[in-house]
Parts: sequence; C-alpha cells; structure tokens
Amino acid sequence: MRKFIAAANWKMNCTKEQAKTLVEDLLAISHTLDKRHLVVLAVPYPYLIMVKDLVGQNNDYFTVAAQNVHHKDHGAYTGEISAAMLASIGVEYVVIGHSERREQFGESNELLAQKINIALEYGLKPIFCCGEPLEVREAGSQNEYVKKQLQESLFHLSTEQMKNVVIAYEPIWAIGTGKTASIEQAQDMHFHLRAMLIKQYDENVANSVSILYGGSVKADNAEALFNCPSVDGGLVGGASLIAADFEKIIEGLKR
Ligand SMILES: O=C[C@H](O)COP(=O)(O)O
Repeated sequence: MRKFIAAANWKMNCTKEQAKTLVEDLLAISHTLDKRHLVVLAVPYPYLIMVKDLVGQNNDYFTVAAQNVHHKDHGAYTGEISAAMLASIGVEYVVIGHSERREQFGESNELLAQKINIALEYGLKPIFCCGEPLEVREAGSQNEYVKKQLQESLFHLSTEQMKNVVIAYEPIWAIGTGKTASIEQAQDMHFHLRAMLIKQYDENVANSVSILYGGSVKADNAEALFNCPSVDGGLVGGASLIAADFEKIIEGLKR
C-alpha cells in the first residue's frame, strides 16, 4: 500500500550548519510517526551524505532524495551527478521534472523519460513532478496538459517499475507564490491522475503510487490538503526550511 509522504525540497538553500540543525530538529519527531508515513528530505548534493548519516541506516520514517540526476550513465558531463553515484551513497529517491528544471534548464518530457529510466535502473525511486502553468489552468486544459506529461515521461514503464514512482502534482502558478490550489482543484487533479494510472495500468498500480501535492503548502493549509482522499501528502519548498513549520506539515499526514 502506498505511503503518506511529506517531502521537503530545499532547492538551493541552507549552509551545511543550517542543514544539520534543521535535520536534527526534524528527527526529534520520528517517534510520532508510524509506518504509513515517510519524510523525504531532498537536499542539495553536498549534504546528501551528511543527511543520510544523520537519518541513520534502516530509518523507517526518514529518507533522503537528490533534487536532480543526469540522464546518462557516466561520461564527460562536467558538473553533473549520475544515478550510479547517488545509488552508491545510499540515496533512495530523486526528484525528476521539477518545473524549475523544466523552465530554467529546458528539460523536456522526453529527457525526463530518460532520467526516470536511469534512476530506476539504479534502484532510485523517482518523484516525478508534473503540473500546468497559469495560462493552461485559465484555459481549463490542465487535465490534458498533465496527461501529456505522464504519457511522454512515465507511461512507457512496466507495471513493476511504475510501482516505484511517486508523482508530485505541482501547479506552476502555486509554486512559491503563496497561492495554493483550492481543495477542490487539488482533489480533482489527483483523482484524474489516479484514474489515468488505472486506465494505463490497473487498480493495484494506482493504489501503490503516492500522489503528492506541491505549491505553497504551509503549516496552516497542509492538513486540509492532505485530508483530500486522493492526496497522499506534499512536496514542500519554502515551508520545509523552517523546522517548526515542516513538523506541522508532517503532522498533517496523520489522517
Ligand atoms: O518542490 C516544491 C515546490 O516547488 C513547492 O515550493 P513552495 O512550497 O515553496 O511553493
């Protein structure tokens, strides 16, 4: 059965000391979680090993993620990080297709399909981000837009591969804007996403894939969003950098 997940995406934030303090604060609430819950910390590359060590081996409640991975196995790609490298240090998840990478680094659905493939090949679990820009939402075409993202990046996967993927729906107009999708908008899209999984795969796969909401999730709106029947947690940017706020968001998983 799928997990309820609070995923922190720190983006390009935190010094090493800040990172250490933040993780130590969060780990203090481990005892309040149970096996249905998972906290994923997507931290900058330089801190992955440190955060992995802080979390400890065989921690059922906390794990680490990279925020990106290169689509090739290895080679002359200066400054890039491979799936093999991440796997070799025990990273479990990797965020793929965040809208900031799509927009700022021109990552296409086709390139993201390659990233998904190489991540899975090395045993990393992708957190695949999808979501529409404002003009698409205003035109009412968000379902078709997101469907195309899944078709072009995910739906070539086998049933067994798909069960290792987490989907994060992040409407671009809600990211870092303070403008959260309404409960109805989130529920409608998440329902649509799961219906797509049922159609493409089957009920079993659809029930195995956690579908997270991202976009201005805060301490004061997380619980309501996570209470939507089709929402399995959140991918959180800004509010994940403040321990007390993120702890409250984690609390929201306990429905
Ligand atoms: O990956 C996280 C999303 O980009 C959401 O960021 P935000 O919570 O700062 O809006």
